[in-house]
Amino acid sequence: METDDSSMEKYFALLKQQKLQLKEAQAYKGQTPPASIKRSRSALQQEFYLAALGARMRSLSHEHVVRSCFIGAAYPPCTLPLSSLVPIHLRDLTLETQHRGRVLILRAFCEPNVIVAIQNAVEDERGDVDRLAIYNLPPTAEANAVLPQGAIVAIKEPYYKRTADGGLFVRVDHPTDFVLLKPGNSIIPRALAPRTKKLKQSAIGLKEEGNAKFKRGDFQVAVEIYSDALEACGLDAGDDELRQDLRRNRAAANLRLGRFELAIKDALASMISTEDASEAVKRINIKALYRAGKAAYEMQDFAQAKRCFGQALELDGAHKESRDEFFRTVKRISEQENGGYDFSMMAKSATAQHYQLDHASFMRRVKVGPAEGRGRGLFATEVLKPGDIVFVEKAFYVAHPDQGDISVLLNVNTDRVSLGTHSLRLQGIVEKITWNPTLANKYTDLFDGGKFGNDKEFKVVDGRVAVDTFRVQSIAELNGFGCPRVKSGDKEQRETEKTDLDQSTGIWLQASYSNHSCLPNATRAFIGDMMVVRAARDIPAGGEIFMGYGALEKPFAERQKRLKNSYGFECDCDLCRAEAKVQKATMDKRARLCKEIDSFLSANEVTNRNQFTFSAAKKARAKKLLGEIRETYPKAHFERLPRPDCLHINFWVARTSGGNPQQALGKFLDVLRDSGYFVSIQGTNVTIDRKAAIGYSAAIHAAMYASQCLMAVGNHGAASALEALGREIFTAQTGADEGFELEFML
Ligand SMILES: C[S@@+](CC[C@H](N)C(=O)[O-])C[C@H]1O[C@@H](n2cnc3c(N)ncnc32)[C@H](O)[C@@H]1O
Repeated sequence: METDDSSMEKYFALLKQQKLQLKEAQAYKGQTPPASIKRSRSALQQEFYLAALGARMRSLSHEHVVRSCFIGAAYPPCTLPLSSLVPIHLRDLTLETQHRGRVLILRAFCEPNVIVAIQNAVEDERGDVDRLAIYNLPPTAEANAVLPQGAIVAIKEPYYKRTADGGLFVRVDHPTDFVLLKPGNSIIPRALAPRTKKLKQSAIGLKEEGNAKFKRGDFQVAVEIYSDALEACGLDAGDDELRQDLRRNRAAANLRLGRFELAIKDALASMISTEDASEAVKRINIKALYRAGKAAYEMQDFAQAKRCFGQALELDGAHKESRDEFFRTVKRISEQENGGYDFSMMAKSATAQHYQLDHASFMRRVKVGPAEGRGRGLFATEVLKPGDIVFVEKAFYVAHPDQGDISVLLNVNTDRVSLGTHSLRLQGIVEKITWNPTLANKYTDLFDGGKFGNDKEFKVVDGRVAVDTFRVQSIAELNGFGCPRVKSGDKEQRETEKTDLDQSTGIWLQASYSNHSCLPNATRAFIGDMMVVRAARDIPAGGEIFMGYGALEKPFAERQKRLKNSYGFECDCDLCRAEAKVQKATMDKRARLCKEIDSFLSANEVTNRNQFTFSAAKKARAKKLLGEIRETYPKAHFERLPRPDCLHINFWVARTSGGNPQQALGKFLDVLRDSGYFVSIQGTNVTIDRKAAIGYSAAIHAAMYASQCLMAVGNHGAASALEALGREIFTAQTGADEGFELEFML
């Protein structure tokens, strides 16, 4: 589903090298490291001082760094509460081992740095020192908030490793294995506890402090302070009210942090019994319901959102915010049920600044079911015609290249190299599901490659979902989609998105259940973060929905290799089956011709101005190439199948040939045939067989030229059918027919 750059040999070499190092390192599994590779306190101080200096220099030069991130051998996250773990010390750690049931308590003693992970030098109660690296934190996490100098932290079930620079570190891959401890926590050994004891603050004082943090936008700290305040509340009657205030305020902070499920829980728990119907109580309850409604809306749980806003309106029908949200929610529910989108407006509303669109998913026409030999698949619940909406889905998560450092992810578990926004996507998903168990379980239901056992549910431990980041990454690799920054077909964007590094990547949960075919019966396009999937041909009720996982334009052997390497299966669609029957010598000939055609086309670009100016020799050469490449698609196997490698040279020949409209029409219909659209015209009657069609851009142009030829011979009925075909393919590629007139009709 994503585009992998084939010129990534150097990264695969790096992966190979890392795997070798991993193998070497694993030879030391279970051993204590030799003293010679342990770094002293002063060596670590110097190392972190220099790293901080380097980071400052880089930030001054605004240098854009591509980092490589190695995902090592998988191990599970800790699923035990902190209080049940037995302490361990740095000197007792053994290499390449996850210390199950144990916890390390450490104090950071340098300025932290960020190189893929947030790192710091740490000491334990025995005075031993080492390095700590925490991976997969959200892209917005600041080193100084996560692991500042002086921070005391608990590492649950620590994993100890040798590093490529010849040293050692405690490596945390699952962020929930890392706990920043509050001063006064009884788990902190005396030797690490700060000398000055903080005076116990009152719940009221803490509430005010939390409110001040909230106002400053420091929501994470506000949540922590409200939680402390809740712990500090007493048993007096007055404290009940305070508790409700604190939960309502914490709901507001959690809402800002994207911790929607916690926000809903707090907001609803802060409601005051409606027996007390005073005006003040009403206001408070409206506030709580409003917050719960907003959080439910963000989770796309529109039924719950509607209930919350509805209840707020029952308390005060004139409450404007609840009213606005209620009607907004009703619109979403209507989209969810009827798919009544205005795609043109949707396309106009998506911009680089505003790409998270306010729309609901429409999934009524599909359902997940068993797909023989392919695990699960998506199936149509009703008859679909070409161009019909199959489903429209809002993204679960999208990472854009301008949201942080882009990187090369080298995954030893899946043998996969991913370029660009993949590590941002991993971090973002981990953060999202850590705080939203329902969303976590929806995500983990996706296909993970089968290497993580059958226990699909993540556990909630110490208030967070214990997220297995290795599994999250494996799921993301198998189910992620590459997508444009703003919308499909955006010309400006096509200019800037030259490589995978410039591409956004995301997860669409329901779309992830669709299996692949090189002759997909559904096409996808993106408008902002909405995926719009349309039928490419007739699909019966109960028919499986197939999408193309990228690489459709690649030659057969390369396509198969990519599908095997990236997704672990061999495609057996009609096109692949036909290709498999072609003799090797013919395939070799095709590969050679493709190269010749590519260089001919790039040296002889056709425009509207020069299309009739090419020499007879050039035209003859193009015709010869076309004839030869056609021969590599034996009629016996490709009679009713597309001939993708003929398409571009055929289009060149059709555009440059001239001749009368009837002759030109035949040529453009032949281009459509290479794209898998078999068009027959009887008078004004047009029939189009799309059973094996692939909606390439050249097919839109060919349909529009064919339409013009038909207009020229006065066959208006057939002309409009061809124009409708051009519009259909354009709409499938871009999600909406917005812009079609501008590009093709004016
Ligand atoms: C995005 S998931 C699709 C949903 C998946 N079938 C499931 O059960 O959740 C991708 C995985 O589906 C399977 N798959 C997809 N298309 C296939 C095909 N044409 N033939 C066989 N397996 C396929 C492969 O295992 C692939 O890694």
